[in-house]
Amino acid sequence: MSINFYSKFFPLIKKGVASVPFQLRPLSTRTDLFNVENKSEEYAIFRLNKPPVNSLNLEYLNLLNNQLDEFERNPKLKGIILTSDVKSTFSAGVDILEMYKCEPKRLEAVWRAVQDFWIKLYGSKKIYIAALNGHVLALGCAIAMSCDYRIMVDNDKTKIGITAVLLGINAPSWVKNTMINTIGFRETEKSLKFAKIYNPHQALKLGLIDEIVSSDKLLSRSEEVMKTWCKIPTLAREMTKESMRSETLGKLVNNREVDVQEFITSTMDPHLQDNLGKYLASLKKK
Ligand SMILES: CCCCC/C=C\CCCC/C=C/C(=O)SCCNC(=O)CCNC(=O)[C@H](O)C(C)(C)COP(=O)(O)OP(=O)(O)OC[C@H]1O[C@@H](n2cnc3c(N)ncnc32)[C@H](O)[C@@H]1OP(=O)(O)O
Repeated sequence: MSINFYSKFFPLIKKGVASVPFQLRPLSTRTDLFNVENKSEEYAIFRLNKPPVNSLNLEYLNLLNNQLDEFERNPKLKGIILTSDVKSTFSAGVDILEMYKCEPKRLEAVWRAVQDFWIKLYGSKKIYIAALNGHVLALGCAIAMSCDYRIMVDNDKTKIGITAVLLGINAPSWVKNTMINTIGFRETEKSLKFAKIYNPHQALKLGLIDEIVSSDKLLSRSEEVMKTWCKIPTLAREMTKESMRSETLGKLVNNREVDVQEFITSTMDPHLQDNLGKYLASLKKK
C-alpha cells in the first residue's frame, strides 16, 4: 500500500517538495492573523487569531492553506495542535459576508479555498489535535471534526454544531461524511436535519468531541495527548490514517466541480440570499 497519501492527492505540492529542498523553519511564525509556535521538532501549536470570531474569508483561507502546506513540507513535524487565540470562539465558520450579495467568481474562489482547506486537513498524514477554546460552528465544526482528536473547554455556554438547514442550506456531502465518520449516520442525520447545537457535555456524550477539560488545562492536556501519539510508530500511524480516510477524501477530490457548482447555485438562490441578509442582521443586532 502506498504511504504517500498527501502526495497522491496533491501532485503539485509533491512537485514543490521535489524541486525545493527542505529548509529548517524558524522557531515560530507570527502573522497578524495566526501564530505558529514550534514546541519541539515533533509538534507545533497553530493558533487562529482573526477577531472577533475567526470567520474564514478568501484571504484568510488562502493564508491558512499556505500554512498547512508548510506543515506538510516539514518531514520532522509529526503533529499540530489547532486552537484559537480569540477569546470564546474557535471558529464561526465561513465569513457570511462572502456569501451574501456576492459575486459568483469570488464565491467560487471562496468555495475552492474551503475545499482545499478540508482536503489538506482531512487528508494530512500528520496528527491534528483540535484544542477547542470556544464556539465551534458550521465550517468551524467541520474543521474540528477533520482533526484526529478534539478536546474542548468545560464551559456550558460554548456551542458546537452545524445549523445550515435553518437558513435553507443542505450541508455539502463531504461535511455530512465527515460527521458520519465522527458520530455515526443516525446522529448525523438528527444533528443536521434538526440543526442541533451542543454544549461540551452533550458533544462528549455523542462522540463529537473526545475530552473536556478546564480552560487552564486545554493546552497542557492537548500537548500531553500529542506527546503520547508522537511515540506511535509513524509509518503505521500514517498508513492507518490513510486507510481510514482515503475513501471519504476521494469522494470530494474526484467531485470538486460538482460540489462547487452546487454551492454557487444554492448560495445565489434569492431565497437563501434573503435568509442570509436576515441572519446577518440578527447577528449584528445582538
Ligand atoms: C450562514 C450559515 C450557513 C451554515 C452552513 C453550515 C454548514 C455547511 C458547512 C459548509 C458551508 C459552511 C458555511 C459556513 O460556515 S457559514 C458560517 C455560519 N456560521 C454561523 O452561523 C455562526 C454565526 N456566529 C455566531 O453564532 C456567533 O457570532 C458566535 C460564533 C457564537 C459568537 O458569538 P459572540 O461572541 O456573541 O459574538 P457575536 O455574535 O456578537 O459576533 C461578533 C461579530 O462577528 C460577526 N460574525 C459572527 N459570525 C460571523 C460569520 N460567520 N461571518 C461573518 N461575521 C460573523 C457578528 O456579526 C458580529 O459582528 P459585529 O461586531 O459587526 O456586530
